Amino acid sequence: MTNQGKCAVCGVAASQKCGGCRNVVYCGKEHQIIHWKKGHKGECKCYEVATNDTLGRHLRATRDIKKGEIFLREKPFIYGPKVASAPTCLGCHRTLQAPEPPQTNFYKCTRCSWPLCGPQCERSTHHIDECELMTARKFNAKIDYNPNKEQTGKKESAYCVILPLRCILLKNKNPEAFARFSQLEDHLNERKDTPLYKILGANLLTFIKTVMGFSEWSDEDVLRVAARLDTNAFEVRQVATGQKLRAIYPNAAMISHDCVSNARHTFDAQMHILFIAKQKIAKGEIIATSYTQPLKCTLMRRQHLLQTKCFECTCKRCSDPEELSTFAGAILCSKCKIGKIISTNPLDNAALWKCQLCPHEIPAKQINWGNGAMVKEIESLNKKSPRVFEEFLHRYRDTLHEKNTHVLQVKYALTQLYGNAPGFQMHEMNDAAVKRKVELCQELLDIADILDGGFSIFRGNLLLDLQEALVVQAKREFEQGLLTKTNVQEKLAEAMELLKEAVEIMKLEPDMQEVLKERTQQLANELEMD
Ligand SMILES: C[S@@+](CC[C@H](N)C(=O)[O-])C[C@H]1O[C@@H](n2cnc3c(N)ncnc32)[C@H](O)[C@@H]1O
Repeated sequence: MTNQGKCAVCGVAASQKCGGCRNVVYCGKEHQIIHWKKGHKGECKCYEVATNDTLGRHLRATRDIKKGEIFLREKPFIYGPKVASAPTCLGCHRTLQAPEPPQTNFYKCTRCSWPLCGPQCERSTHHIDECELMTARKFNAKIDYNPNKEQTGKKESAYCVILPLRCILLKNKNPEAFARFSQLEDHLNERKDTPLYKILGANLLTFIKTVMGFSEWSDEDVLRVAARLDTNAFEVRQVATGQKLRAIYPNAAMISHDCVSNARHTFDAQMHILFIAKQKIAKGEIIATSYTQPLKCTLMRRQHLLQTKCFECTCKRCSDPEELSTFAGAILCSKCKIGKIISTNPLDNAALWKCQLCPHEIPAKQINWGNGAMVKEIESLNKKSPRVFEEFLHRYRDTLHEKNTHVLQVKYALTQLYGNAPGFQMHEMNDAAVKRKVELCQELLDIADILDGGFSIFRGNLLLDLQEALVVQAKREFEQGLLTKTNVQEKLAEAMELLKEAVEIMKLEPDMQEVLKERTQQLANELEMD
């Protein structure tokens, strides 16, 4: 620990705090650089790993973290294709393109036959060790170009062995890294009897133990590698290619879940994970992200978390039958017509559901079935037609609470459809449709403030949509003589404020930069116009 108030290098009285951890001070830039190189780089963090009975290991803030601040940046420890993946180059991890005639198949590695971009990827550091082993074991991959499959985006399950193999190879290649990987939680006991692990058992065990020759590895240890990946890996969308991969980030893997999270992540072009504070996180507070979707109701979130991450969430939102007054799980009572039916114990997925006003009860099984049916129905809706989404809301207006999860999902879809769907581009929409878009965005922003507030992507998208609709609305109302020039300028300035906030929230999202730039330019032009 360095003396507060004294330069960490020379010990003279100093006040320039390190911007990262704010834990040490320097007399000047030079000594800050020296200290960084001497090892502060490894210890400069604004969080620590803590442990408790509910969460296991988790991260806690060691100083106040500002809203919007990037507080963790980490490079991937190991990565590879997802369990089922479209044909992917194992050297550079790009999705493989259709072969150019006269070729009829993908370029194949001359040694192990896995499809690659070309000869330049054969010696990639990612591929070389697995290639050498597969070649020595005379294994030949059999993934061929199939125009029908590529057109339908069909995934190959053969890729499920690659990332586990890369982890297993670490044991000899880099024992220290393997030891670090082995410290991650796995939940193998909970996973091993699931149908997925039964299939994995058949495929992965045969590949690793028999085909690759790791016969000294026990079945448990091989499956534990897969289980560690399932518990801790992040899905990464590569910025340059859009390709989705799986990667382990050991520090980020310590971040626990909360259904109302104070942090979220994104990735940069070098595949670093960046964690951003969605809200101010006070010193000592648990840093939490969401492993599931905030718009899902408690029953659906808890089932999803149990299935994928093997724990029963008991957070504040999950413990509240009213879901922080949003009633995201509630349905309307068919008996008294005015009460809301909610769970009698949200921490027990099998608990009875009851009307808040009359004695009407519904078993959890039926609520579950209803949720499943709604999800299927929404999936089947024509994604290009706002009308069918509005019809859904109308159809269930007496069944689902106005903030029920399915209603929220459909309303969110409508905010995206109005302004983008064929026949519903902003300039094509009538005034009523523009007004509807404004109202939906405002309603969902209120929900976001409770369930997914601050610097969330959900809020960023809603702010962008809202500002776009407000600009169109203001211009039309001015043209119709409903607004004075001053009024319209005020409205445009209001839209600019929303846009500025969206830009701040989305500034690290590479896909959004063009749209944000365009919108800002457009709105600045409107504001300048007389
Ligand atoms: C990515 S790991 C997080 C680090 C982990 N706690 C550890 O000690 O290695 C995910 C696991 O952490 C635990 N976890 C995270 N958030 C939790 C929560 N809100 N309630 C209970 N367990 C949680 C679960 O066991 C989950 O499968």
